[in-house]
Amino acid sequence: MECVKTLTTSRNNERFHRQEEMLAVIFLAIILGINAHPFDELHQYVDEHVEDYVQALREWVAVESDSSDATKRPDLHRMMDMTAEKLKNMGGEVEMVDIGSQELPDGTTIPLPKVVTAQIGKDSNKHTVCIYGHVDVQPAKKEDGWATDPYNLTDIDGKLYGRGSSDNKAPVLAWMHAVEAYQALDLDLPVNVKFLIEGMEETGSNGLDTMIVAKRDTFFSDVDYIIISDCGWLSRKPALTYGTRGNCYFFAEVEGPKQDLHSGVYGGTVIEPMTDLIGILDSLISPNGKILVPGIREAVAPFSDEEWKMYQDIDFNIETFKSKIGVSQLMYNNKVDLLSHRWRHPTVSIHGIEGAFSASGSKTVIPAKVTGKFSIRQVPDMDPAMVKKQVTDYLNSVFGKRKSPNKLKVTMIIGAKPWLADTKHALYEAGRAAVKRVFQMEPDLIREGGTIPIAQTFQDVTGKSIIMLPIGGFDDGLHSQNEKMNRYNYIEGTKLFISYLHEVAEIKE
Ligand SMILES: NCC(=O)N[C@@H](Cc1c[nH]cn1)C(=O)O
Ligand SMILES: [Zn+2]
Ligand SMILES: [Zn+2]
Repeated sequence: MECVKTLTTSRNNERFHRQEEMLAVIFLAIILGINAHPFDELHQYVDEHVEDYVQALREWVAVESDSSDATKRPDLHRMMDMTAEKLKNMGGEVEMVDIGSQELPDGTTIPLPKVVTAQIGKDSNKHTVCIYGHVDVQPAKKEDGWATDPYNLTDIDGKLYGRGSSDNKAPVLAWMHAVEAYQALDLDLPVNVKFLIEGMEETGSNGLDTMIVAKRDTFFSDVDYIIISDCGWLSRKPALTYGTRGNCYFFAEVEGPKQDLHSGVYGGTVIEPMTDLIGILDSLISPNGKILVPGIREAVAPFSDEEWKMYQDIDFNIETFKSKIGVSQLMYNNKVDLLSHRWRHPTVSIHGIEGAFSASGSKTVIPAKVTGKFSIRQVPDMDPAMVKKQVTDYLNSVFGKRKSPNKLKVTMIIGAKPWLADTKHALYEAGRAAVKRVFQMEPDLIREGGTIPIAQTFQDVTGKSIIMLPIGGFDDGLHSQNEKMNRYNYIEGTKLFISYLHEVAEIKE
């Protein structure tokens, strides 16, 4: 009897252990099932389509979508059509939003390029991300000193040279290719994806603010997060960007005689507009970079110890930076000063003088009317409306002291706000995880000296959090001669976006 009891107990124990084992297996399967994401298949798909991606970029770079040149407006419209077409081919619900027209300096108006919006996926159980980018470019001419035709994408040693290749055509395409990879492999998209692609970013995103306000309760109503990939890494290491500077862009027009004058015949008798203009431009900033407009420096948010430490911890080589841009001396010699003046202090840049003689040769003329163009990159807590007043008042006062009979007119043509994000937000944690998976390293947390004019408006109007997830290289030459996108950044960047979509889906909010 005792023996039968022992046998039954041991059978029960065995059954219990087997059940326990099965439960463990099921539990493990569930865990693996949830976490198993086919990254390998997706990455392999990307690797198999590299040449298609390069060809797509070639076709986009071939379009001279320069938003600053009204004569190129037909190309810009075509670029927006191509963007819409690509999103339609991906099954997107596409809209081309009319954002009105633009007044040119001569008083005529031309239509603004339509903004392309698209929606892919509408599952209310998933997060929805909105990818913002632009497909307009800065001007470029071969004569500016390009080694290759700026509108013919040219591959030299894995570097894809062409205007707009890095800013911002390849990153926009990489996002589209990331979504396409999920679709091609018949994999469920981890999040709903919306696209908002514009064609006026390089000239201050004219018309976009109004459109965002108008679409706050429609297009943006279900958007959880906004992602922007319109900036670059700081070094060879991937980065997540949490701030951009704003930009206030000014025209200072000085008008004198009714027409240009012979400098031999009239020189010494007239007060020259160009002399006045150079004088007032020179009053904006000292040779060592101190902004002289009263009130500007006082408005800059204090630099905290925590921030100082963050900058100190960033891996950044000043000598590499110097050699990349070809200068022997910088404004600052230590890393923290240099990075902070690049990212979180304002600066004045003088860009050009319209009406001045600038061709080769030696024309001896006194220009009758000249317009100086300069901008002030601004930072928290500066405010564009305040900067406009400070600069206008200051230049009028400096000009007044010259007692010149010429006329000065100061206008601010762009007033783009700076943007700053909370790096503790889950979007940044997701960014870290995606970077680690694709690049096996921690990303740098950086700010950007350039401007995404619409970033802060997105944040203010929609109340949604934004992350900037760059894939451009540190030496891409944005806005400059020989702009390029590395094949490596373009392709691994596409994989990063694939991973990021997965990581965002995991955010519990
Ligand atoms: N890639 C972003 C970029 O280059 N943005 C422009 C936007 C701008 C600012 N003022 C006029 N355009 C930039 O110059 O930072
Ligand atoms: Zn850009
Ligand atoms: Zn740009």
